[in-house]
Amino acid sequence: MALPLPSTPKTPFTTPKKVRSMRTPTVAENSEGFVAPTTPRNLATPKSNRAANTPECFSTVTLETPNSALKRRSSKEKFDRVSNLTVAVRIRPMNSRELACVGAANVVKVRNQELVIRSNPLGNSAMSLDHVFQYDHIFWSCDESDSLYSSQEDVFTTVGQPLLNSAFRGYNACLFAYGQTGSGKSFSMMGPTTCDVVDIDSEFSGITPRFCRELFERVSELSPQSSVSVEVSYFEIYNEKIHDLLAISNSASKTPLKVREHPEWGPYVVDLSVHNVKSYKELRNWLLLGNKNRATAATTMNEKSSRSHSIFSIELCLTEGLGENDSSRRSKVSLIDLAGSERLVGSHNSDEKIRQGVSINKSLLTLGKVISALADQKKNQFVPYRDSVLTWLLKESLGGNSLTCMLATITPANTHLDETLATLRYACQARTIVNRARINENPHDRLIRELKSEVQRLKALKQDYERHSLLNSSFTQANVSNSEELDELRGKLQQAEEKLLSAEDSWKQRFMESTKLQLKELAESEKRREELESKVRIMNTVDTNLDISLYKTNFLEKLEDVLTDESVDECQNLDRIVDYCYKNNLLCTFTSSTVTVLDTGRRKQTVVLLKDVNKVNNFGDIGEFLQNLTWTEVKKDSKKLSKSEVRSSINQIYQILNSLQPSDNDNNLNLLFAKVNKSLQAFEAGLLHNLTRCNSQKTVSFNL
Ligand SMILES: Nc1ncnc2c1ncn2[C@@H]1O[C@H](COP(=O)(O)OP(=O)(O)OP(=O)(O)O)[C@@H](O)[C@H]1O
Repeated sequence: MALPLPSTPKTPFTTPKKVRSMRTPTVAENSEGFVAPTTPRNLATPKSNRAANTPECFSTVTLETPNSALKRRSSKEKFDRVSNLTVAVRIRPMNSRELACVGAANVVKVRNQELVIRSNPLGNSAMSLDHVFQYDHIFWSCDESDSLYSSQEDVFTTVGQPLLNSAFRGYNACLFAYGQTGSGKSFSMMGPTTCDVVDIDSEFSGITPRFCRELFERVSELSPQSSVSVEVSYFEIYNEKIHDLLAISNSASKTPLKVREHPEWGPYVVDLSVHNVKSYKELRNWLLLGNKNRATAATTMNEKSSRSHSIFSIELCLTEGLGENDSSRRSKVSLIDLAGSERLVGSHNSDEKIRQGVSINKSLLTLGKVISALADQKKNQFVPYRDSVLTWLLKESLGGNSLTCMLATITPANTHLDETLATLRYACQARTIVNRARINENPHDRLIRELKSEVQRLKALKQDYERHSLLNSSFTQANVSNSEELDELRGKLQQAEEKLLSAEDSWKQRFMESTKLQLKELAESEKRREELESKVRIMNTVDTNLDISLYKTNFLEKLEDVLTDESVDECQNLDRIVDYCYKNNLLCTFTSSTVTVLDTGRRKQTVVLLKDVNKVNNFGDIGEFLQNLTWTEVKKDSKKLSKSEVRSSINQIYQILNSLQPSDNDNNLNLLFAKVNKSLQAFEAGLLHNLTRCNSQKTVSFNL
């Protein structure tokens, strides 16, 4: 369980700092010179006492200065909470591979409120260096038997629960795990993996399932009048492409998605599937599906798991009770498992990496640049959020409207010392980022909440003056001479009343402005809805009218109908007509009810009903019967087409269909439909010709 936070130290910290160890081992020290941590779990470093000094040993690490962080809070009024990124570090146990290395040693220890890394650059133990780092929380998870061991539950209670509390109050929240491959990010965020299945149900389940479980526990405790909506989405970013892990259709899960930015709500993934969930059971199913999709994709591409970022998001909309003080709040929580950070080390020797043909994770590199830019205290420093998909999507979580926590994961093994130091420096830098979070609520609700508190304040002020005034009036009766003081009090009371009145006016004005703003937003969203509806209409038209495969299927079905129609077979005289036509160089086609005979030489045709054909008795002359029918001129457009002409018509149709864009407006579509129709007519004429020519063998072959 989490221990109480240590009291605020008096001396400023230096993070990290270099200490040349004098090697005076204590009794409890082990063979590597390291003692078991004696510091309480979940150590907290009070932010107001953070390091002000630039570290001596790592010139590349820029540390925050608390004063400048305070300076950046000048626009406090607009924000409900201005706070630094919370940074926690978790140390996992050494694995069998690390233990099997020659000279394997644990180089991490926790001392007081600090994380100490002992490096031995020259291989001389007497010359070892202690690198000291400080964070908001340190989780020692190396040895379960250790009394200071931090379990999955401890980690969730310390870093997950505060974010859940914040989400219920209407703040956006974000928790991301950062660290080298195999350092325990997925274990901490989701749970252990056995045979490609992530365990989200046992005591080892990670922050995400615990967060979701507790979210619904809290929802069940809300008053019956409350209304709650929970929506989840889950996607991964691999090679700068976004894939929906909860897409229901197969094609949707394969299509990479795009990022757009909403002026108010910030960046979002377009067309990402979002699922409304009513219980933890439902949510759990989505989580399992997403994890399964991620695992499946990972096995098809070996390295993928360590190089993709997965983002699980929960959107919570909450209206508690129906009382007049209740308002609606909305919050978005992102729980992120980042790619293995050792790729980032490549940033220092990127040429070499490129030479080796290793593609460096752009999102992770940009994350480094974004953190550096945010940590840099210079004003108007450009922050390259848009340089990568991940940082663009994390824009609000890094320096924006969100309460954010970074969980850095490390291994204590000396074999990974460089990676571990890189992670810790990175985490140190992230600690300097200041976020400005707002309660996400309806502007009307916010205004009403603010106004009510202002009214309370002014009422209290007025009452205060009235009380004073009363006291003074009784005093005045006794001391009439003190009229000057009485006048002064009356003046103050009048001023308070005037202030109250003018405040009321300004509230009314603000209320009007807010209403206007809302109406404007409503109109904009209505316009957007119409645009979307029109797009959907066009897409539907494209689906029903222009799907060539559908057309082909219909067409072939019709063709088959004609060739296999049972009623055609039932017509006894049909074979005699076909025979007659064949011998006399006439063309004939038939449907289930009619026969059309075409005399191409005379350009004339006749149509006869099958039931009439059947009236001709077995001995009647079929030729005479046909010649006695009414023959009409053949229309010009039923001209014969060669096979290549037919093919060319088909090609035209394909080309037209391929040129279609979802953004085509109705006029464009009509034009394209007209072209398609024309080509189809030509195609039909050709088909008619070919069908007629071949029907004596009852086969039609078309090379579509
Ligand atoms: N705190 C811990 N306690 C016990 N085992 C752990 C702990 N953290 C990680 N492990 C184990 O270490 C191994 C690697 O952990 P995990 O898969 O979480 O690493 P990762 O950082 O997510 O790696 P990748 O970047 O490749 O996805 C797993 O077998 C996991 O069970």
